[in-house]
Amino acid sequence: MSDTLVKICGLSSPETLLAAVSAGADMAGFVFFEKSPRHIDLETARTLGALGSGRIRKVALTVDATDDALQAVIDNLEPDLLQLHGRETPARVAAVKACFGLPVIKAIGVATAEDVAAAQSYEDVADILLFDAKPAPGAAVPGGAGVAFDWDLLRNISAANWMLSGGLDAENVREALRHTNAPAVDVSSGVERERGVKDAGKIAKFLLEVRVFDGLLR
Ligand SMILES: O=C(O)c1ccccc1N[C@@H]1O[C@H](COP(=O)(O)O)[C@@H](O)[C@H]1O
Repeated sequence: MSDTLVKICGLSSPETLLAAVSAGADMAGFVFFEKSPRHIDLETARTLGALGSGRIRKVALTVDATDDALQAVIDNLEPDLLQLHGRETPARVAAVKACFGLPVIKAIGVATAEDVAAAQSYEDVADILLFDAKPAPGAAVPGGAGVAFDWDLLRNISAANWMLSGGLDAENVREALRHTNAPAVDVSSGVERERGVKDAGKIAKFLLEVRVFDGLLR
């Protein structure tokens, strides 16, 4: 079994991007959603994109973005993957893939078994399914809230490529991996010292816990 793939999401400074690289993260996520405390503008995207190139796989996270907005993000960040974290339909995911030629991670909000079952309609169009806690109705930001969901709901997922997210941190990630056997994890709030501010020490600790799990159980 190969090592758990780790994505650190919501990076917004050179220091914390390099902390993720040094800690051995596989993917770095950058948020393009103005209501998020982790939102970065296109100029910052260009700087961080250049810094991350060749060091880590870059993921551009957007929420129901238009083609024009996606193109601007791609031109500046030069991501390796797109993460669609809104209400994009399977048809929209397929259209984004066809238009931009990049692999797509589709976030699925989970609160019930029906939410997990509904994810099957994305299996043929998304490259990776990302299971996250379903945002509260009317939430201004549909993710990055540090909220976990019932991991038991993932018992029967059929997708081959998927990631677990939602409320993960260094304290619970080994338990989450034991419980779900997820091939990949994604974390944002759990490696922050305050909302929107990443912490290099917490990033390193998170990676250490995952690699201990890999060494013991994978
Ligand atoms: O991080 C954000 O601000 C964000 C904004 C809009 C959509 C998704 C966002 N983050 C993603 O949410 C999950 C869970 O994050 P957390 O660890 O529970 O804080 C993760 O996939 C982030 O990529």
